[in-house]
Amino acid sequence: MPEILKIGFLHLTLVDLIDILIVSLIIRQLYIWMKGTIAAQIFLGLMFLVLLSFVSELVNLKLLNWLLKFISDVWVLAFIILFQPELRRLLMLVGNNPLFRLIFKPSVTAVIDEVIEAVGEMSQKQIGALIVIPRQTGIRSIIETGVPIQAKVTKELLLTIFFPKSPLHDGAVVISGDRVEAAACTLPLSAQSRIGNFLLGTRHRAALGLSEISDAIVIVVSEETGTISVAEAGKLIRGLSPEGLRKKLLAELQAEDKSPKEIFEEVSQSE
Ligand SMILES: Nc1ncnc2c1ncn2[C@@H]1O[C@H](COP(=O)(O)OP(=O)(O)OP(=O)(O)O)[C@@H](O)[C@H]1O
Repeated sequence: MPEILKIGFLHLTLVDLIDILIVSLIIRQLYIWMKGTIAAQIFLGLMFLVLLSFVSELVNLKLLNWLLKFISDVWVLAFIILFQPELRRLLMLVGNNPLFRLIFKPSVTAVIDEVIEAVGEMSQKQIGALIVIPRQTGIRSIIETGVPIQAKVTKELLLTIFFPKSPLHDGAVVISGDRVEAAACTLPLSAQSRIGNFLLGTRHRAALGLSEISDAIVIVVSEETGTISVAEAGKLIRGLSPEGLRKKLLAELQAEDKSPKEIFEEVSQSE
């Protein structure tokens, strides 16, 4: 590759320039996302160390180079440990990128459509149902109380599970992404036994109970009345229409698609 720039010991080829341009763009974008947050200060410190160690390697300052390498290794590890939840969400965000989603990920709306159709039909036919959509809070211990399913969410699958004669109809279904993770799961019961004049049965108390200890959204269809309710953040919203439920789910689940900057801002606020 022919050299296009030569300054002292620096011999740059076109590939080197493209390389530098790509790395600069990545660093710039990361910095824009983190600007104004504590993560940005740590990131800048890390970049400074990387730059210093690059220069010291170039001019062959062995001891300084060893020291800087050691410090920057520890710094990278500390950065990963400190910002592990945010980095995980950033990676999920990459996965949520429309281009990426087009290739790998089903849209949230496709899953919501299947759920709404099933819930609408169960409401009409007065088939009792309990559907959990977890968000950030892990609910592995709840999933483990049920029967693993690991199948794509479809209206037919949900109707089959909650069909009253099905061995899996008792308990809750947990949905994760576009999969039904498990059925017949046991949820923790809320201590509340009534909301105003409405006496809560165990299905509604179970929905409310999980929403009190996690950020999951729990959909309930009453077997007695066909009423559709949603439990979220310790509150039960009753009497939703399927369309109302769709709007609620879209608002809640699409709001998950935060920008990287918002994720890092959340970190700063929690510090
Ligand atoms: N802890 C629990 N976890 C998951 N599901 C539960 C739990 N407790 C009860 N259920 C489900 O709720 C059903 C009983 O509903 P129950 O009639 O007591 O409640 P409800 O709130 O009045 O509901 P509905 O309006 O459908 O009658 C059980 O058969 C079971 O499927």
